[in-house]
Amino acid sequence: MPHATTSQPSTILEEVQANQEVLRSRLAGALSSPPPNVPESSLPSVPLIDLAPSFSSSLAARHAVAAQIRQACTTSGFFQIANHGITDSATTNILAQAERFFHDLTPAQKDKLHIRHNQLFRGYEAAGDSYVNPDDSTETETETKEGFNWGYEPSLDPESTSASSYVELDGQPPSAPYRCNVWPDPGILPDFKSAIVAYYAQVLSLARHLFRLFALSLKLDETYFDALTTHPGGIGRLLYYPPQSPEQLAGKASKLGLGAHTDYECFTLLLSTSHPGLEILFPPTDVTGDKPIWRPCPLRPGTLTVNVADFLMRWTNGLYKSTIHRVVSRPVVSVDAATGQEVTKGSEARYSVPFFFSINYDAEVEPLPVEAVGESRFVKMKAGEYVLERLRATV
Ligand SMILES: O=C(O)CCC(=O)C(=O)O
Ligand SMILES: [Fe+2]
Repeated sequence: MPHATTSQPSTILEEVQANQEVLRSRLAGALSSPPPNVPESSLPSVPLIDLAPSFSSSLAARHAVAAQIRQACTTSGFFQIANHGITDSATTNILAQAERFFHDLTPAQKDKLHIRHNQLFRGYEAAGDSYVNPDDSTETETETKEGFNWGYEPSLDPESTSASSYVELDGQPPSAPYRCNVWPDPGILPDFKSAIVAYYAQVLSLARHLFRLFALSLKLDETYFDALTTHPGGIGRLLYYPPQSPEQLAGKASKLGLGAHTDYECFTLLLSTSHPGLEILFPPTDVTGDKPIWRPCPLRPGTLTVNVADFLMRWTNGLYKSTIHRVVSRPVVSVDAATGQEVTKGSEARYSVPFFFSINYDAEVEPLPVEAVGESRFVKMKAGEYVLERLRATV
């Protein structure tokens, strides 16, 4: 990552460009399959962390979970969490409403909610409307994903207090026209907003809980980040990766759902259906001949996937890794029991609900203590300015 010396917007732009260079060089050297004779067990993977002890009143139990988080964050920055406390009904309902949104609304109804009507990327995106990896916008193949985006509102946050005044990515109040969240007509999707509201309240609370564990994992006071998450950034997204028929996949090992990227905020909490597609570019190790390697993210029903994002990576001075990932559709090859012949089927649909958690967008971010992360190499900036510049590079 670059050494920036001022907090002028041009410096953020330079940093965004430098980030893109890192992405390019990582992708250029990446392995798409393991080197010969390397056993599966020695390849990098995503650890599963049981969060149950982190809700205990025992500080030692919370420290033990924090130690596992530190281990994951200093290696690949990805981990999965079980017993996270989000209810099954909240996860089932939001995934069901995602399916209804993408299938039941007509193109005209979706278009009324299109992000081009909104200054803060709220609303619906069709396939090809945005490229999470700006380099992909010059390719002839578009990302297959469709999306629906919304952001934090005090009314969606059960812990919001009147003392905490939320500002948007650009430091301005949220309420002006064309900047607010947009929702489908309740006459068409009556249970949509309530499913979002229920899930969002729970994922927000879980994110604040995780931030306390991140604080412990960095040997900081457990409440270190609390004052910075009173009116946090929290962009939620519904994503739909349509199934691809064998014909659509013909001649290709994969079709791009969402380009290779790192996330921008502090960390992401990802809920998805149990369909494959998410792939992680694990950082180089001895086993891979010092090359980054693409590996599928494990499918563990009932878990959420957590990954460190760029702002936390910069804030921890590079100690916690923000790792490149993408979503691709691949053909499913199986062997027909009767004939013994290989049968190639298309890919199945995937739905996911990422939640991108940031500290308060208007917080002046001080470097973390030297004892925790060393002398910071990064320029100070507000979380909102940074995320906005990264989003602007994608459309
Ligand atoms: O859909 C997924 O599984 C991953 C989504 C993702 O990486 C993102 O939206 O940043
Ligand atoms: Fe992502």
